[in-house]
Amino acid sequence: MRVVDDTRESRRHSRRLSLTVSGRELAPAISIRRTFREFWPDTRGLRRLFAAGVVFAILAALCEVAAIRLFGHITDEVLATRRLGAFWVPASAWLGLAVVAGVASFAATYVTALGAERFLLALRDRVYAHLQTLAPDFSENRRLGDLMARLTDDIEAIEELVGSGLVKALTTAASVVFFAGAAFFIRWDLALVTMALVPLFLVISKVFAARFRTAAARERASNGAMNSVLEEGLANQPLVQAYNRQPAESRRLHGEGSTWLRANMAQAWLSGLYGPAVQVIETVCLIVILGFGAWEIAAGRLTLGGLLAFAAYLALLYPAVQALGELALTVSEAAAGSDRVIEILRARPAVTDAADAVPAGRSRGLVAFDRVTFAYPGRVRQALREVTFTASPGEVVVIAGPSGAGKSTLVKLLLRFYDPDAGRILLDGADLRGLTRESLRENVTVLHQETLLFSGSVRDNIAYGRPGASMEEIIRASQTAGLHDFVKSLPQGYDTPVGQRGRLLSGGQRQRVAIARAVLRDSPVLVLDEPMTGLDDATAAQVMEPLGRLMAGRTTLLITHDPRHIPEGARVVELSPVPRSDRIRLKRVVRPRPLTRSRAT
Ligand SMILES: Nc1ncnc2c1ncn2[C@@H]1O[C@H](COP(=O)(O)OP(=O)(O)OP(=O)(O)O)[C@@H](O)[C@H]1O
Repeated sequence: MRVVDDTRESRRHSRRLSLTVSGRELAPAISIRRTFREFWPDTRGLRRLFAAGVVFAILAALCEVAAIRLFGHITDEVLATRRLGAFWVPASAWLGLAVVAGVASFAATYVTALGAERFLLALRDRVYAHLQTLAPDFSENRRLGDLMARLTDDIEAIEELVGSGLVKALTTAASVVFFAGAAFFIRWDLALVTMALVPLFLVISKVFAARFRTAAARERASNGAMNSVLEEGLANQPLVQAYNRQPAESRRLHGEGSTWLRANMAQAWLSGLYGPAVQVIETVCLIVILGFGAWEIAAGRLTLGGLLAFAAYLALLYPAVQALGELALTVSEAAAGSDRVIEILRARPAVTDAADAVPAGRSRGLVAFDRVTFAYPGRVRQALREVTFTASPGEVVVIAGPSGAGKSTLVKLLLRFYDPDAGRILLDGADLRGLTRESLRENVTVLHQETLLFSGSVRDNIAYGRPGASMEEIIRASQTAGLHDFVKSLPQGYDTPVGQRGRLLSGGQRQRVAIARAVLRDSPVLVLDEPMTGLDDATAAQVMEPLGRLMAGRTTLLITHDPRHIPEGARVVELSPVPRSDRIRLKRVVRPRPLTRSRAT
């Protein structure tokens, strides 16, 4: 009896194949208790479903027990005695039991799957929502494949322990008790003899489980390696073709593919062997039962129907015992998975809203950095030291400086992904630490160095700046960004898909979509992080004009190290990298000084 359908297992398997499994870092095993303590609360609201799953599955098992009993009865009272008249009542009862068992089994599968899927949905939402509260650096410092595995496979592994896994364990244990009890009821001495063979099943599943695990790990690792070769080769196709490296790349893929083939064959060898090995043991058990049974029948202690029913109980009992043995695998997977998910849930955001934080409202756009010093968590070297400058409403301030001087870090602090270790940042004279992060970020729009687009349409990507914006507003923003004429020439206009990460658009077009998005967002403070990166001079000149319209009337921090893109009359704040030898003095308290303009280290 299975209460969890195979499709979920195969789905999980195929998802594993599609992930770079070499990215799954090993986690130390943790106790089942810790997994339950952390994730049992997530079953709130679903426990009734799981309990119903257990009840229905037990009902189905009881029906099976009774049906086998009827089968024995028919053998003794109808087949052995050749009295056809005695057939109809037990046969009808058997049919009735089969219907009840079928309905109960369906209900058990359905409600358990419903509980399991809802659990997955809720837990995935919870972990993802938590991930969104962490600074982007948390995800950027980790391998994407590994994080995805945590949000998919690991969460499923946890569900298979605390949700459907628990249902399976309880119903399998109940089935073992029922089938063994029924066998004992027929002939306790025969049952004792055959029970002695049960450990054989446990031993064989243990021996195979260890080998299966090693083979599966090899298969996943080689699959990960093959996926990386594919991913790299496809992503770098222009380079591969321009350098005539196609044969070398094909050879690389073939090499990894061959390793994968060998790993799969090792798994096939084990699966192929496992079935017959179990079958041999089952045959041994059956022969033992028949031998003892014949002796008992000869002695008049057992009927033929009793012997057949006995054999049928054992035929159901052994797979149930095996399934109990295999549960150990589920437990170890869930323990490892839960450790990795707990690691995400335990990560605290570097910054949270203060209890008395107030909304910023719409600011005038007065931004001030006051002796701001900062080092990334866990780093001894400071990224910024005592940076002081002011940007007045509507003013353009150029943040210049060599690579590594801390220009992007400054933006992260302005958005409050982190707080300064010393000094303060002010918006309209209010310390950012006293404002809610959401309201602060409403006031600041960043145009990132790499234009970030989603795979929706042009309209979706512009409207991302202000969900709910009308089509007229989108078109107006698009006109300001100098994008409208181009969009009109597209086959589906504003509904044209931009491709993954906007790859169907040119660099300049992507940049204009981002400008239109920023125009629509209409925030008083604008940060342009190297807005001309990757654009040739002609395209940069074309983008400059709509950028100018976007900057008009807003406080703009323009990050650039290209003097050609510094607007005339703009004030320049030059950052210089903090020397490597200088050690950080963490959390040094700096008494605020009166602000001086245009001063920075
Ligand atoms: N997430 C991070 N964790 C730890 N250190 C970081 C992180 N991001 C940046 N740094 C370090 O902080 C310093 C400043 O980096 P930042 O990216 O702000 O420089 P930048 O001036 O923007 O450089 P570029 O012009 O090359 O983009 C560098 O030494 C960098 O190595």
